Amino acid sequence: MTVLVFGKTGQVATELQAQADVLALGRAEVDLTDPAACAAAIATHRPRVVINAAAYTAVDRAEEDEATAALVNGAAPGAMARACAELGIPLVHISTDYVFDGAGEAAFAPDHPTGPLGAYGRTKLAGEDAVRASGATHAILRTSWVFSAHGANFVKTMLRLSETRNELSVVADQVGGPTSAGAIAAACLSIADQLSADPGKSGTYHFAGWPDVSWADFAREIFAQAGRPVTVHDIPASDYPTPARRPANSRMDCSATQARFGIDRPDWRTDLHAVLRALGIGG
Ligand SMILES: NC(=O)C1=CN([C@@H]2O[C@H](COP(=O)(O)OP(=O)(O)OC[C@H]3O[C@@H](n4cnc5c(N)ncnc54)[C@H](OP(=O)(O)O)[C@@H]3O)[C@@H](O)[C@H]2O)C=CC1
Ligand SMILES: Cc1cn([C@H]2C[C@H](O)[C@@H](COP(=O)(O)OP(=O)(O)O[C@H]3O[C@@H](C)C(=O)[C@@H](O)[C@H]3O)O2)c(=O)[nH]c1=O
Ligand SMILES: [Mg+2]
Repeated sequence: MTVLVFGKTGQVATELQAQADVLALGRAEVDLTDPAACAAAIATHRPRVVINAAAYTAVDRAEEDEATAALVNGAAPGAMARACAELGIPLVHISTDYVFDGAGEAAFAPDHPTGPLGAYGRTKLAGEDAVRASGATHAILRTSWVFSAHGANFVKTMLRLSETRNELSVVADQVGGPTSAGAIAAACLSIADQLSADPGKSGTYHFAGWPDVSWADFAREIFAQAGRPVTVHDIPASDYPTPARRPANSRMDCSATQARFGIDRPDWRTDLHAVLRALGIGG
């Protein structure tokens, strides 16, 4: 009886494979644009638990390719969840802060009304709704601002830019919790075990690194830890136009995750040290 992971090359999928003995299915094995193939893989492998760590995560590209994003982020998790419900297998599904509209300054509780601002958030919300409707034992874990030594993320973008720039303008009016992929993988594995033991823990939960910061402050800490002499200038999001609108407030209330599963918000500054070390950068 194994742990089946959708996703193989992604940030969280890579960490899941490093931390546990899992069967990871990449795009070559199962393409999430084919939801029936997701259900068939679950029926074939009959795992102890399923973790969905695959998604269409290109936020700006999703604006012009919402049909593909809707299949991967919406229909595929729905098909996975219905297969899990039929076979009595618990499902851990990862979602995002981008399901919220980003209004206000208070941390969003898991049951706060959603209101995605763009195609990525809309399609991720469709996936959540399909999982909740499936009848499967499930945990939807919303996380935010994922970084790791692998794959594409803000930390690696900042490090790349620092090779040619000593000044950067970074958005300062979007605030959230950077979260390491390693911490998310550990949380998913713990939640998977706890959900198997107690299906009553089914629900929607938040998990984000602490403390909440702006992208500009996140960039400053990256350069400080990496020993890169880059000056970061605060700018409003309106000075950094992108195809997709992003939430100004991505703060998430993670207290239910601590109360229900005993999992604390990880200090992202500590995890950043580890990621930089893994990249051979900084002290
Ligand atoms: N990245 C972030 O900042 C955040 C991510 N999340 C969520 O966390 C989860 C994990 O994200 P993360 O690890 O960063 O993801 P990545 O962007 O690092 O990786 C995405 C993974 O999904 C796979 N994938 C995409 N499309 C398909 C497809 N059609 N068929 C099969 N596989 C596909 C990719 O495979 P391939 O390499 O072949 O393209 C890749 O393995 C996702 O649910 C995401 O929405 C939540 C908040 C923030
Ligand atoms: C490169 C760069 C970005 N920015 C801004 C743009 C944006 O507001 C912010 C972050 O840019 P990114 O493209 O890394 O962010 P983005 O891809 O939107 O990150 C999101 O990805 C999805 C998958 C999620 O689920 C979210 O939690 C979040 O992590 O930084 C600058 O201000 N200056 C810069 O030089
Ligand atoms: Mg991005």
